[in-house]
Amino acid sequence: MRAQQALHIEPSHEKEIKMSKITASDVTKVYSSKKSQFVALDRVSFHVDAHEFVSFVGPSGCGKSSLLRIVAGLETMTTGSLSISGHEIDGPGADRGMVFQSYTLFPWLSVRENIEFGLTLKGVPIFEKRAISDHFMELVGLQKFARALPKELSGGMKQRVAIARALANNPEVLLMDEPFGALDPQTKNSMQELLLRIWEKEKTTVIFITHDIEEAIFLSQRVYVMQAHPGTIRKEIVIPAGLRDVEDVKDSESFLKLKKQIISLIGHHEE
Ligand SMILES: Nc1ncnc2c1ncn2[C@@H]1O[C@H](COP(=O)(O)OP(=O)(O)OP(=O)(O)O)[C@@H](O)[C@H]1O
Repeated sequence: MRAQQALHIEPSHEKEIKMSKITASDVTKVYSSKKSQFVALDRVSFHVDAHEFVSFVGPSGCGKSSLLRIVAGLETMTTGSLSISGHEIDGPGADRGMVFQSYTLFPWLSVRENIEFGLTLKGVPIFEKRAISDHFMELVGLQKFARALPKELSGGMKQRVAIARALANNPEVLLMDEPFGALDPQTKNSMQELLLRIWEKEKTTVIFITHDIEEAIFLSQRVYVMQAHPGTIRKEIVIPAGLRDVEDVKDSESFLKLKKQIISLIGHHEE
């Protein structure tokens, strides 16, 4: 059987949109120590529909990472409920792929081996793994670096490998925690464009954490604006479809208006 047949990698326009959906109701997170208790998240409710790109933006300490770690199953919530496609989240799972700000590649593995890592763990046959890693290396433009080690790559390239690795496992949802936070502005811009192209092609559902308001507006269909002490959702902002269809979108009137609105919701002007 040919690799392509075994894999069922279909042209993107024919790929079925998954009906994955995240629903969070009154999620509260209290960090407790012997001496004190700290409410990091206070009754946070939100939803993410299949194929949606949703960002959470807010000041440092508003609980963005805590929330994402709870969705990832890496952290438990204190009270509340959280489900993916109707199933309660009770730990990490292959249905969620993660990309963090810090580069989390295995330094001793090549680009290809990093991308194939989860597939290797699952015992996916080699020809199938190769076809999957070829597909995702091409998607992120790293075909020529298949054998390179992470130390030979720039920050942007490392994050492209991390995205490819997360997607290679075919997750229902991609969870991204400030993935471009450590990149220089130019690389950050090109990574944002790349991520949008991938999102449109792969029909991925994305939850994206950032403190960069422009980034959230540029990438998302909806933005949840959070506030701190305790971490709550202040407002949900729907980004109009077609916002990006103009040249120099980040300087457009509609874009700047949204940016101003979010800055005033957050209540400070440091972004
Ligand atoms: N393991 C922990 N134990 C105690 N407090 C914690 C723990 N993790 C996070 N916190 C606290 O919870 C609050 C929310 O932290 P979190 O990292 O989720 O916020 P954030 O919005 O992602 O911040 P940043 O943008 O600075 O990364 C912070 O005040 C933080 O100090």
